[in-house]
Amino acid sequence: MPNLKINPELLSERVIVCGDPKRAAQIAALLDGGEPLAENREYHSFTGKWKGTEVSVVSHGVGAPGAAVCFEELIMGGAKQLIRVGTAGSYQEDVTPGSLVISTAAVRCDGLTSQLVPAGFPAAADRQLVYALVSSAAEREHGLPVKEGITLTLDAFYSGVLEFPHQLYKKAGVLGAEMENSALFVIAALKGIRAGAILAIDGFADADLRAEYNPSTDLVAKAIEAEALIALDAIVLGQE
Ligand SMILES: O=P(O)(O)O[C@H]1O[C@H](CO)[C@@H](O)[C@H]1O
Ligand SMILES: O=c1cc[nH]c(=O)[nH]1
Repeated sequence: MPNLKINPELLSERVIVCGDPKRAAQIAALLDGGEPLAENREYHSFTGKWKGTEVSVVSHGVGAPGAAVCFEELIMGGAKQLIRVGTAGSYQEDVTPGSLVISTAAVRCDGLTSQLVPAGFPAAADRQLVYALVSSAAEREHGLPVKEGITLTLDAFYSGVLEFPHQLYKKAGVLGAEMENSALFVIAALKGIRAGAILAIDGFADADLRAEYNPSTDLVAKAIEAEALIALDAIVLGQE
């Protein structure tokens, strides 16, 4: 794989993906016999077993274009199921920091997917993986609130002089915003593989609700730990 530098023979068909290379290492540490596969740019890869099933873990960095390179190369290498274990900013008062969101679909406010498919093409998660994530979340005793619904993917983490219509999406019931799900769902649909995503809420993306942004709290760390375990259970369930 030109950018990931993984030997495809060592890659599992089931892959957990996440933005942060440190999070990938943290998830890989949960696996039985978890071992590094490769490390190039923002792409840090590991493989091992979860409950007897082979699972790989790969970081994709921040933003849809770089993440798309990761998703495409994983699929070229034989990946058939991808679950993103990410973070997101909430749009809704009742989706509080430290809670979990399972994305059923992503609003395509990114630039990357507009270069792949026409405007009306949906970015939808695989229903079997959504079901696997929802049931795995219900079975684990993590004590965190979990919601499923539509999320939004955008490119700009910090604003410029233009107003992004956060308020409209909030009114439309979108649960939160992050930066890679639309690329994941569209690429998975184009290549005929399954993809899903679970997100730990690390603050509010909406200007009305946003206090000072600090994703490095114990609350967020606990949610990330829980979503990693849920995603590992789900990726094993998703194959059945
Ligand atoms: O926590 P990860 O998986 O990186 O996801 C979110 O965090 C990053 C921004 O801080 C973006 O990549 C966004 O999608
Ligand atoms: O893209 C992101 C990710 C986490 N939190 C946010 O507010 N935005």
